[in-house]
Amino acid sequence: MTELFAVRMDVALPAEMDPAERADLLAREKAYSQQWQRSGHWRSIWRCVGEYANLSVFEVESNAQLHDILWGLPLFPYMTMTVTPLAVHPSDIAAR
Ligand SMILES: O=C(O)C[C@H]1C=CC(=O)O1
Repeated sequence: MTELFAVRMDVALPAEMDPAERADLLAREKAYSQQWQRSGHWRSIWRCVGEYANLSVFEVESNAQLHDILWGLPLFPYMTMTVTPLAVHPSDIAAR
């Protein structure tokens, strides 16, 4: 049994961050995110237009697994997260 969550991640990197450190951080973030996307647990990621933020959907075994995935993000110290548990909508024609 798995559960779905929508997670909005707002990123705020310090303006004074060293460019090389920033590039390394973003490269590690991308690799980590893509690893979880390949696993099937990070089902989708969308850029929020005009914002340094994304809206992602996760399919996980437990709250604890989602917490561990989010906590492990290299950008975690620079992000504010909003987590919304999802349930099947009664009007969804593709209800799973
Ligand atoms: O750019 C972002 O939205 C932040 C972050 C989340 C995953 C990733 O690859 O980058």
